[in-house]
Amino acid sequence: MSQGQIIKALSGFYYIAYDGHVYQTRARGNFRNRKITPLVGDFVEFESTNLTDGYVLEILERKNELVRPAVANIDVGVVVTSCVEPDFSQNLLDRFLVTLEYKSIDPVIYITKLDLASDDEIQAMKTIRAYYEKIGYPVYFSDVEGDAGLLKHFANQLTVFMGQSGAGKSTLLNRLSPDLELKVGEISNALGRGKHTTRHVELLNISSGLVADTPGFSSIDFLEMTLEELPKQFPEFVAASTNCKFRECQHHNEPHCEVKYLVETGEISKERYEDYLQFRNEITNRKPIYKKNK
Ligand SMILES: Nc1nc2c(ncn2[C@@H]2O[C@H](COP(=O)(O)OP(=O)(O)OP(=O)(O)O)[C@@H](O)[C@H]2O)c(=O)[nH]1
Ligand SMILES: [Zn+2]
Repeated sequence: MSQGQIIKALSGFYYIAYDGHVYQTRARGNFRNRKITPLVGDFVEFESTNLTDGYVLEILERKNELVRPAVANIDVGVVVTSCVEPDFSQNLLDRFLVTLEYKSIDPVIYITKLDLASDDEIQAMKTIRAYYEKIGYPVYFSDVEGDAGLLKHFANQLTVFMGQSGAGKSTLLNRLSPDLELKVGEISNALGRGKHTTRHVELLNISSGLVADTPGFSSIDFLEMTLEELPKQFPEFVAASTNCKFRECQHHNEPHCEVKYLVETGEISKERYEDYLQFRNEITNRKPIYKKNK
C-alpha cells in the first residue's frame, strides 16, 4: 500500500502521483458505496502492482475543498481581478478573499488589463495594491515582474485560479503553462457559465508546484459562514480587535470598537468595512448572491 496524491480524475479513473510515477487507479467498490468521491488533490492510500490497474483504498482527511473546480487540499488561491473590462470591483475581490480565508487558502491577488487602463485608473489600482499589501496579501500587476512574483508562490503548494468571468484567468494560465491552450475570450456567449463544468480537472506542474488547470469559483455566497465567523476573515479587523472593548466585538453596534475607530481615521478601508456590513446582511438574510455572468 502506498500514499499518493490524485492529480487527475477522468472517466472513473483516478491518476495518482507517487514516487515520480503516475498510477491509473479506480475506486474500490466498497469504497464507492460509502458515497465519498475522491477529488483531485486528495491524498489517498492506494494499492497497485503496475501503473494501470490500481485501486484507491482510502482518502486521507481533507484540509478543504472547492466545488468548482472540484479540488481538495488547496493551499493558494490566485484571485484574478481586472482593473477594467470588466471594471474593478472591490466588493467582488473582498468576497473572494473572505471565502478563501474561511477555507484556509492563502490568497494572492493578480490584477490584469492595466494596459487598457487610464492613468487615473492605474493610480487607483496602486492605492488598492498598497492597502491589500499592508493587510498581508501579495498583489501583482500583469506584467513580466508580476508573473515572476506570482510563480514564486507555487513551489510545494496546490494553487487554484479564480475570479470574475473575463478577468483574464485563462489568458494568465496559458501564459504560465504554454502547453495548456485553454480557450480565451468566450465570455459573452449567453450560456458561458457551463464552459468549465464539463472539463475535467488536472493538476499541472508549474514552478515546482501543482496548479489546477481549470479556473473556477463563480458563485460566491456565505452560506456556510456564521455572523461570528465573518469578522475573523478580515485580517486587519482581527489585528484591531484586541483593542475593541468587547472580546467578541462584531464591529457593528458595539461601543468603543477599534475597527470602527480605525475606519474613521482612514487606517482601515471604508470600502472594506462597508463590504463587511453588506456580507453581514447577506448572512443574516441567508440569500445567496450569485455573480453575474455578464
Ligand atoms: N488588454 C488585455 N486583455 C486581456 C488581458 N488579460 C486577458 N485579456 C483579454 O480578456 C478577455 C477575457 O480573457 P480570459 O482569459 O478568457 O478571461 P477568463 O477570466 O478566463 O474568463 P472566463 O473563461 O469567462 O472565466 C480575452 O479577450 C483576453 O484576451 C490583459 O492583461 N490585457
Ligand atoms: Zn470592534
